Amino acid sequence: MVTFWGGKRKTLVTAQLHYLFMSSTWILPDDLAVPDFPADHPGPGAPVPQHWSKCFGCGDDQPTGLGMEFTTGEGLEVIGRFEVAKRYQGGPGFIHGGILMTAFDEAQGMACNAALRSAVVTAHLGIDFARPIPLGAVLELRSRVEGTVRRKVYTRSEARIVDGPLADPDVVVGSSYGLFIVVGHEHFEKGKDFVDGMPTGDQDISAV
Ligand SMILES: CCCCCCCC(=O)SCCNC(=O)CCNC(=O)[C@H](O)C(C)(C)COP(=O)(O)OP(=O)(O)OC[C@H]1O[C@@H](n2cnc3c(N)ncnc32)[C@H](O)[C@@H]1OP(=O)(O)O
Repeated sequence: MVTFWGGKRKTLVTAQLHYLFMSSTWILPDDLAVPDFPADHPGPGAPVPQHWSKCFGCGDDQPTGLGMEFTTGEGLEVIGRFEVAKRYQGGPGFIHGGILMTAFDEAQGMACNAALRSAVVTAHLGIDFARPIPLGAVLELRSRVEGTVRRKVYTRSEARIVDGPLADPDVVVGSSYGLFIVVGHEHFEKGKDFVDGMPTGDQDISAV
């Protein structure tokens, strides 16, 4: 339809389509199963431990990483927070898009882990960048498992600036949908010769 019009008008139509499609459609499968609520769930506001101390997203022994910290939210939601450090700059003054993607990856992986108590890896991740996010902003990412099909775990997450520059907890500045796959310890066996660091606790499910 767009190429049929051509010329100046083509540019106009393309721009309008771009605007319409700013928020991606994520179609969930019909046979989605909602996971059972874990019997030992601590309730909202409990800290969710890092899964691996050297993880770039959540590890406390990874000085160049995001240092995300997580708590449980309502239901199966987990809430992750981090401050956009100056070293995460992309365009002048704003976060690099890949950093936001990393944060969404981590946040949705943690939601899988909290809901299923299983190790997962990311198979597919989609993002809508809705607003520029300034350096110094404190981002809150709320993430949840929407359901599972066999080993496939479908997740969703939204980010808001809750403190610092341009803070407005009512505005979604980015959102993400993901497909994670439940894996066994054999997945991480393949990396055992390359591990940097030692597991520091029971929560280090990704370390061998
Ligand atoms: C607490 C944890 C927080 C962690 C946060 C950070 C997470 C990460 O960043 S992990 C690092 C990035 N990801 C990776 O390195 C994964 C690399 N990929 C792989 O190892 C493999 O492709 C893996 C494990 C995902 C799937 O392989 P395998 O185990 O053989 O499963 P496979 O049989 O191919 O697929 C299982 C199902 O998933 C589907 N699937 C797999 N990949 C995809 C994909 N990219 N898109 C859509 N569907 C997919 C398959 O179609 C299949 O579906 P179905 O059940 O309907 O037949």
